[in-house]
Amino acid sequence: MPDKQRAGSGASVWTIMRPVQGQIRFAMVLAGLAAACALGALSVLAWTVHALLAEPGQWPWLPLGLVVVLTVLAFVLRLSAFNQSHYAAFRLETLLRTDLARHLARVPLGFVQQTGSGALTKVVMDDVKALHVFVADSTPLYARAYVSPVLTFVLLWWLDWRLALAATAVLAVGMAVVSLAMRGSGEMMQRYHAAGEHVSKAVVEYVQAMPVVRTFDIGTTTFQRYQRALDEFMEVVLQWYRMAGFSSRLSMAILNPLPTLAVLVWLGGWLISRDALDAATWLAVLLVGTGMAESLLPLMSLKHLVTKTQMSIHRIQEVMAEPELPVPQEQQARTPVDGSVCFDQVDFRYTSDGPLVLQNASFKVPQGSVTALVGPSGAGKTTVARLIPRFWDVSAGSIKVGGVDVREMLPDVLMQHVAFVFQDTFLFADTVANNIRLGIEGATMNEVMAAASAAQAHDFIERLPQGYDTPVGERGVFLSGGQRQRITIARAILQNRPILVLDEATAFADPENEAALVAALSNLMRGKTVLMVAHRLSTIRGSDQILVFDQGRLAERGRHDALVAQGGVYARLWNNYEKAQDWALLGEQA
Ligand SMILES: Nc1ncnc2c1ncn2[C@@H]1O[C@H](COP(=O)(O)OP(=O)(O)OP(=O)(O)O)[C@@H](O)[C@H]1O
Repeated sequence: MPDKQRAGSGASVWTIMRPVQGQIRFAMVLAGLAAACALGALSVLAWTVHALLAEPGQWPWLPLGLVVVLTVLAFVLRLSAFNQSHYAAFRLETLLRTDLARHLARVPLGFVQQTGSGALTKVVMDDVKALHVFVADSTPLYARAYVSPVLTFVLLWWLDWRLALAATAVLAVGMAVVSLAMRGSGEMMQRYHAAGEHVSKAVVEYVQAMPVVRTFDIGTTTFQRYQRALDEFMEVVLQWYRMAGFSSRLSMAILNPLPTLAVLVWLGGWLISRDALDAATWLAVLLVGTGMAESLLPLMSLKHLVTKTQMSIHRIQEVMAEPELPVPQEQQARTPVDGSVCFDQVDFRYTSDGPLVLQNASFKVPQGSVTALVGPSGAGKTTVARLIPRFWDVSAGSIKVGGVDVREMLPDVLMQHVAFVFQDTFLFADTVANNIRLGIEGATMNEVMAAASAAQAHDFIERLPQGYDTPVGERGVFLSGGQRQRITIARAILQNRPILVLDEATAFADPENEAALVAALSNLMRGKTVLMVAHRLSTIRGSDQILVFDQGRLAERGRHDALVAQGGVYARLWNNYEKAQDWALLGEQA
């Protein structure tokens, strides 16, 4: 955690709770009152004993009744405090999750993609949960840990200032020793949590990469990384345990009632022997004063909890601090006038200090035409495709859809005009039909089926156990890559948006699937403005325009034949492609 964060962290715990501050304060007041009542019960108990001693045959009904009332009140107040803090925690949890979800819907999609779903899920689920636990359980304890010792001290002072000072002195020495023993524990806690995170990341990587791991490196490299993270964690845990164990045993030894009791007994006895104290006051001091040490103990465990919660808050705030994509005012927003796409002197870098990934890219895709983006790996093709839906905003220049800068239209208007079919298809844990009609809730079953037929998906969907009502995704049926792709194509066909951005699928091993996919794509592309990132050059020979990217620059543009004749980058790519086809053929003949 950066120093800046650590310095301001005390404040940040309370800042993030601002929406439920009132309720938390109320819970803390109730907890403080509960502590006061508990203390009051002890004082009245002393009074009761005193009255009993003064008149042994008489039951002091009034003080006895008061003890019962105060004890019950303390109990009820403490319960209500926890009730309130739990309500506040649930409200805060819901508010934070809603805010995070809303914010994630407005930050650049690129941030979501780059951060990764695992890390974002952890923030939205685990870190918000950690905050819930803190608010629910710790805020009332906080109030008690501060109110009890202070009130006890005031009461003791009122009873006898000498004994009050003696009890406080014992505690002050105890606290000083404990603080000395706990020096550096904050840093140790941070190391402990950092090592814990390291292990969870290594586990996620190990599990997620299992198919690759088992095929390529027999698991050794990734496993070693996992093992190293575990060893490091173990080392930190042992160190932390030794340190925390020692300091917690020490605080229990010192902050327990016995040392205070011993001092109060000795000093009280001595004062009584000199007639400087009466027995009833001494008794009251003994009853009240011994609890003072114990009431400080929660402060120690709360310190650990605060450190842990601060780390969660830091991660939540990091996500919330990601700037949202600027969106125009509704009155000033504009609407595309046709289905064209235009890049005007676009520069783009992923990070403010990173290299230019696109430089001065200018091109126009007229309505209803097909444009293919080709170029060597890393040339910037996918980046061009992802800038259109504003995964990120350009660093310089502009991108126009239908003659309007994408930054000047409302996000849903942009979405209504552009459909995307990317390689990493995502299906929701819902039925096949609902996956197809995603975003168009009103679509009838006939429309869904027509879209599926055009996407060459109808036949295999019909063969699924419950046809269109078969659940897919998590705990649903397993679909092949080609089948999943065709479902997303059916979705795009149903959406019927004028502009289509395609990241062409890399070869699917099964030729039958590939033929179906090509047919599905050509149905999807009919009549649309198409921008297609092409990996297999065979599919783009008929394109109206081929844009050849090389190292972030638009190196060549034109139709297939002209580009081949030109003898430049495209001609080289084409030659290589043809050679590869020949090798494949030779391989098949052998
Ligand atoms: N999220 C990212 N953050 C930083 N740099 C990135 C990111 N994505 C891509 N790049 C870089 O931008 C450059 C262009 O990448 P891009 O994916 O657009 O190339 P491409 O032409 O689509 O490549 P391929 O054909 O291999 O998919 C590359 O140098 C790549 O390393």
